[in-house]
Amino acid sequence: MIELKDLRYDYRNGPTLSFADLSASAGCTLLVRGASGAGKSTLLALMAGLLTPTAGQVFVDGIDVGALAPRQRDAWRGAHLGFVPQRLHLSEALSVRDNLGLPYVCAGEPVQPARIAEVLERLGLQGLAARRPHQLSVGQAQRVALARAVLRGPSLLLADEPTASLDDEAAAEALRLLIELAALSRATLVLATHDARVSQALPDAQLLQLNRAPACSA
Ligand SMILES: Nc1ncnc2c1ncn2[C@@H]1O[C@H](COP(=O)(O)OP(=O)(O)OP(=O)(O)O)[C@@H](O)[C@H]1O
Repeated sequence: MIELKDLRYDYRNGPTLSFADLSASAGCTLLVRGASGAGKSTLLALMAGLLTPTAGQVFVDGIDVGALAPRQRDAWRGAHLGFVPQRLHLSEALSVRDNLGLPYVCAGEPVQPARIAEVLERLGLQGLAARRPHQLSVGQAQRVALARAVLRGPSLLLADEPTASLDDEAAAEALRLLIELAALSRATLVLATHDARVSQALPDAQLLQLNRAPACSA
């Protein structure tokens, strides 16, 4: 379950972003829509505990994420969150397989090769495990980032513009996989997008429409 209450984020040298109150039940799909610059990525970063609200709260399954101390926040993120960011942040120095070991290393847990192999296979990536990210297509790299996000069975799966730079076929496949993998983890799925194809593909998703931030004098 996700709740936003009086949520606001002020960028030091940028706009003030205010978000409407929201309640989204566990396991639902939430579509965060809005024009470029409306604050979609900022909202996802607040939900992920990567930014701290200037005012108000983000509750995920009853936890006030912004109120957690940095160490608690890291632990919470490792245990509950899967994030497919807009820029995928795959390590170029590592193979696909080793990129998928990183979530375990970050959580201070032993890498689980069997789980990695299972997720690679589910995403049709088993033949690409030894490649480096620059040897992948855009769609394949997206799937590796999705694999990394779902490895540890998150209860909250965030995806920032998951269909950007994908053609229609790859975009449909990325959405299908996101929905399938979120359902497998019984995760709440939050998709930030300005891609009309996503809204069309998910007519039953709960909508959060963001308005463009007012112009800023900074
Ligand atoms: N680090 C920053 N410092 C100052 N302003 C910022 C910073 N990051 C983002 N902004 C501003 O905050 C607003 C919201 O940005 P955000 O990236 O959340 O929007 P978005 O809806 O995700 O946009 P897009 O669809 O283009 O990715 C924009 O006006 C942006 O310029």
